[in-house]
Amino acid sequence: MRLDVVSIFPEYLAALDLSLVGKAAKSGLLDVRVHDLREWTYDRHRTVDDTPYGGGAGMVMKPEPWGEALDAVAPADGPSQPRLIVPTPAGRPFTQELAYELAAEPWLAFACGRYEGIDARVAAHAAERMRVDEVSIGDYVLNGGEVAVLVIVEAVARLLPGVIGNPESLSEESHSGDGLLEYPVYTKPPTWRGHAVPDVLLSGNHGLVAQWRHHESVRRTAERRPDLLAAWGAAVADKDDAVS
Ligand SMILES: N#Cc1c(-c2ccc3ccn(Cc4cccnc4)c3c2)n[nH]c1N
Repeated sequence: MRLDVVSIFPEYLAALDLSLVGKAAKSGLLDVRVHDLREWTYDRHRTVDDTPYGGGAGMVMKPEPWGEALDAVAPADGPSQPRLIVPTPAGRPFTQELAYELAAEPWLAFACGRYEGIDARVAAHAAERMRVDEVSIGDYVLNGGEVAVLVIVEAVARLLPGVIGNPESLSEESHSGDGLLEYPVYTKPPTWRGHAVPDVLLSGNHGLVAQWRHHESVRRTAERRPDLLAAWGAAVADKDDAVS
């Protein structure tokens, strides 16, 4: 998979050289290319923003540098086009389902906005030749898209074959598998600062362990994410109806 990231803070993306994503890049599983948007500015101050039409606070990122950056990263007459991901507070939710979808793409490009966002015509123009997804990583406000790109790239990269050691672990995680939150995990020592590991986990009885883990997943989901529990309950009911 090829990943292109365009930002006015390319150094923010240095984290992509570390850990799991860094290893994937070194092994050739990922081809990560980070670009400085200011490379496509030509004035003395390397200007990337201007005041918003219609008034209002803050500044908006100018379309011209973005248009030239995307032309350079993905030429219109090239053999293929990337799927363009534009993080924004106004985007559709980034979910594990979308992470799996993006993991199947051969080429992703990310546009990291700053200020009050990128001129809307940039996404509209790009959509004339590539698929464009405006996505949000959560209901809170950041100062720019770089952190969101780090989140999205990590969530996607770990799904690529060969990137994580034990792919089986993917199926039991929160937001994957059965849609419940993951059960609590423990390791040695059996007692630590007066806190003991639940006896069932030391029993060697795999059936009882599985039962306890499922119960803990349901308990946690009910406590922390009742919305997910409702969806899980409906899915179980649908499955029961299908087999009855
Ligand atoms: N994904 C995502 C995001 C962002 C986000 C992403 C890109 C940009 C580019 C600029 N800002 C600042 C800004 C602030 C207020 C209004 N509009 C823009 C961004 C915030 N915030 N929260 C998320 N979940």
